[in-house]
Amino acid sequence: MLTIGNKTFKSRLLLGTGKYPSFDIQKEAVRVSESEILTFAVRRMNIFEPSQPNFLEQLDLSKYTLLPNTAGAKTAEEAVRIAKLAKVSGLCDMVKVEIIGCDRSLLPDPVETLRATEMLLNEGFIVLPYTSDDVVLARKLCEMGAHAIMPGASPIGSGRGILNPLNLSFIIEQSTVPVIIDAGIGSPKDAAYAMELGADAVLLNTAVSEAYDPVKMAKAMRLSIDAGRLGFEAGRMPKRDYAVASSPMVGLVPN
Ligand SMILES: CC(=O)[C@@H](O)[C@H](O)COP(=O)(O)O
Repeated sequence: MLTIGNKTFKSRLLLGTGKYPSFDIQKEAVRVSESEILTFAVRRMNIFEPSQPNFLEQLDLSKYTLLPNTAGAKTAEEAVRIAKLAKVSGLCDMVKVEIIGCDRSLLPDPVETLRATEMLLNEGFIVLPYTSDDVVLARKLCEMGAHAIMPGASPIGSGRGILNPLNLSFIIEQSTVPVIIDAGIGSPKDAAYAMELGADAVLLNTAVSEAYDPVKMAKAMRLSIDAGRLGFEAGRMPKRDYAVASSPMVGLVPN
């Protein structure tokens, strides 16, 4: 089970809700993913515009935990304002802090992320900051009381997979809260790798929404996350420099 704050989930796949070819495909992809947490950009969702189409209307909201994110914010103050908007709309008291510090790489601003996390924790939110794979920053977010940390695998929407497995494994090793690998996952192999590193969960969007068949890819991601988690729990064999015969040598008939 995955526990974030006071909530517990069976699924370790968090799904983003942007860029799907249609609401119907999105709904089916969400269903087969078996994801229980859906994230969306508050600024891109028409939550206060009843006349505008809205993906949330397509869902049985009793089945999902919504994780609003603060995409579009450039400062801690903007992120807090967006989080409060989501809260007053009654959507959720959980928030993913997403403060972009570089328009080209879409990498997060570490200083503003740290500030926003502190401010939102003081306001009583369940806070999940999206961060770079910086080991020290991740530790500081943890110590501050973030309810989960979300280091990126690679830039958002790049599909380049896990660029720095060593940093991610340091983050995972030292974290006292769930580590959710977020952004840049391109294929089921990347998702399984994240879980084999010991991540608690994976958040992804583009790999599914931009797949040729998003529904099939959503299922593939679910299966790979389950497989990666099982592999992690099972404990992999040691890597060796030299071959070792697979058949036992004991009791071998002499030549
Ligand atoms: C939807 C969301 O929150 C994204 O900002 C997230 O980081 C996913 O990134 P990918 O689209 O690269 O999976």
